Amino acid sequence: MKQGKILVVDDNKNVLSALKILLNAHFEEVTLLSSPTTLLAMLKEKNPDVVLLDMNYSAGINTGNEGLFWLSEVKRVNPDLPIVLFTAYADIDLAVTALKEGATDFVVKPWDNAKLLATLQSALELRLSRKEVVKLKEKQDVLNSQLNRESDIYWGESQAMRELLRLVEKVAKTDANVLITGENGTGKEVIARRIHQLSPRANESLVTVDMGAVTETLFESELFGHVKGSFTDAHNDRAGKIEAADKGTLFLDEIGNLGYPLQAKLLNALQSRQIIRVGSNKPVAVNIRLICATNHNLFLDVENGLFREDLLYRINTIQIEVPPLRDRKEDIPGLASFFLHRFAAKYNKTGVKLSKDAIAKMQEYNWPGNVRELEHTMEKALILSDNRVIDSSDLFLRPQGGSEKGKDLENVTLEEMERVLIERAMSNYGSNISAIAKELGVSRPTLYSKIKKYGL
Ligand SMILES: Nc1ncnc2c1ncn2[C@@H]1O[C@H](COP(=O)(O)OP(=O)(O)OP(=O)(O)O)[C@@H](O)[C@H]1O
Repeated sequence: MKQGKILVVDDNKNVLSALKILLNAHFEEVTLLSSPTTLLAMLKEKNPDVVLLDMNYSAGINTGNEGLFWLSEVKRVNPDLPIVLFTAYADIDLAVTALKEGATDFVVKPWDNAKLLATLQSALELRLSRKEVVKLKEKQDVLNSQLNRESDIYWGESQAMRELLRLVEKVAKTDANVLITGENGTGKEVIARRIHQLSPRANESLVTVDMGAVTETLFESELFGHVKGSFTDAHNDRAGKIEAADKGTLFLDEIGNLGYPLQAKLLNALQSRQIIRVGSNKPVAVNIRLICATNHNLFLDVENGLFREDLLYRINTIQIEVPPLRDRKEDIPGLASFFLHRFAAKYNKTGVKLSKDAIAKMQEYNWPGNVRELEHTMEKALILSDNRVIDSSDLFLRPQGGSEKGKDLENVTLEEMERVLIERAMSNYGSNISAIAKELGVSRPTLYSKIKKYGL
């Protein structure tokens, strides 16, 4: 399939008609313009992917200044649009000036068809990859603006969280690599977003990659991007997440899940500060700030040969350990009422309060799912309670005798285990039945019948 829109600007009618035949055979759309005076209007109308621009338009003048002028005009209105210059003779100084001014490449007349096509094709590839980066950035920015609001965080009263906030504020100002560790649901991602928000890169993208969700085969393409045809499904050029994070922050969540062979590839990119798209041989320089998170003890993983020591030292310039909720019980009442207010607004149930007994029970509970579990507990209690005061019986906290987490498996029936697994998934995903079913590897109807069976 032909792709790419080319706009040709040249005052020589013979050149235009020759190019019309040649380029039409290779590109999706070709527009010809015999004078640059309407060039800017034409950019708006046709939205081309590449402009092929002649350097001289006035008879007898071949300084190339007109071409340079129109080059700067196009750059002014569309800085990302690749422009290939067409010069009547090989004037190296002029070509160098044009490249400095932002031209992508130049072709000398009389031209060689194959060379001209190759030059336009690589300018088109550049355009498509820039578009891809912009698209990825836009997507991330929407996500960031939804998730980045200061009011989405409750820092807490505990000494541990106050110290953590101070550390976050200090670290955010620097470009240091940060490793955030802690159990599931403690708020590692929330903290990564806050660091980005407080950093000098806040106006650039925060790009998140969940390493737990990236399969080994997709890893390289997801992170480094690929060029068209580099593997069966590579139908187009695609920028990777590292490129999309250029000038911004790259957040690698669940870094401990990254397979050993892939760790070397990541390390290499971090050390050289450049990436090479799969199937390409052109390195692309990237400027990123790296934040990683994990619930693993990576030092232990290093000892057991599961994680590369050199990668660990590259990513953990600063380590932030987020304590589990059971170790900062003073934060529980504040967090609970923070979530209660949030959900009260969402479900139109303002004025609902927590009883003293409910708060006491929450402080006794050990919160294996940490803040995420507390958040879902509040949501569920608010939805299910018909009263203005939420009591301890409305919380449906899991029984803790020996705690399901560490319960001796030999004394547990299959049904008990099933119930615990469903409950655990429910505390992670709240009322999102599809996500719970996916996590447990069962269909939605099966899950519904089990929820009914266990009265969950
Ligand atoms: N300090 C906090 N203030 C408000 N909400 C919080 C806070 N900490 C965590 N949460 C909420 O708890 C949930 C889990 O947080 P987050 O995803 O950041 O945890 P995590 O440690 O990255 O979890 P995982 O390891 O499972 O990916 C999210 O919905 C988040 O909004």
